[in-house]
Amino acid sequence: MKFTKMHGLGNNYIYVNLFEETLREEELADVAIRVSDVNTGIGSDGMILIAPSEQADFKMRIFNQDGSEGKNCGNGLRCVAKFVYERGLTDKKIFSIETLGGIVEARLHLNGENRVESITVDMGKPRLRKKDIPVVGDPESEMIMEPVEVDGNTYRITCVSMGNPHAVIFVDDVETIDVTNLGPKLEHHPLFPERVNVEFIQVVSRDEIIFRVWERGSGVTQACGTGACAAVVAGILNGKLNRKVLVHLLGGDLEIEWSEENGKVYMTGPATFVCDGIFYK
Ligand SMILES: N[C@@H](CCC[C@H](N)C(=O)O)C(=O)O
Repeated sequence: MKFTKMHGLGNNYIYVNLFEETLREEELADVAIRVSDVNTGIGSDGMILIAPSEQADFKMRIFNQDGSEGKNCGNGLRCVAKFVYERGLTDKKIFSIETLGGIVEARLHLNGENRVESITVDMGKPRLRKKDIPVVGDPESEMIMEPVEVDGNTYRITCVSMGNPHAVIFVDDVETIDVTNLGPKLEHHPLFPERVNVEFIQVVSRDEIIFRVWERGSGVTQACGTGACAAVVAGILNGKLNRKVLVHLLGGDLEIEWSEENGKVYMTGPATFVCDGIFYK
């Protein structure tokens, strides 16, 4: 199977171009697990498929390291956008990408050599109702700073869906949080029937946050694009942030804006090619 490894701020996936390659539906989860293995595979946070779409210019499917299918991936969308343009699948500079979480629009920022330097993705409107995340409880209500107990400690959680589910927790100092211990306990908490991505956020100012993540199905990663969007939305809902925020992730920075005019979230950041290769299935 031909593959390309790419990363968005260190959040790295094995990309398979289904315009050229064929994978059977029943092998997708297994191939995702095997390519992700750092010892016996290639090593990655998961696998992303770039495919034709009937409703948009392209379709992206994301599989986490554990083989589960995610509904959206912010860093993956920027990488897909760079891939389709630089590998000649399109010459459009603005195009749509279908995900399981909805259709988004990517806008390329090119440098003088026609290379994609960064990408802005219109991630659509955040969803806040419990039934849309999903979170157990009154389906029409929102989960804003609700107390949740883990190991005798109480965490105030705000939940946001960016097509995929996020639980955002504001902390005084992210360095003191044991993400590896707390992350999986919240990911598998009975409140979240489809599990959840967990973000720990330190507010530096109304325009700047520090971000750490435990991703559903992949664990600690260097960055999470949908998580950064969810964190900024949660910060604004709780009166902590302005509409445009610089997010410092382990792998670098993203600019996130939640537009007051149209209610959509815009994510801007880079995408990077690592290598091409052949994986022996
Ligand atoms: N890394 C991603 C999100 C990937 C999917 C997520 N783990 C899920 O299961 O929802 C991003 O950049 O958004």
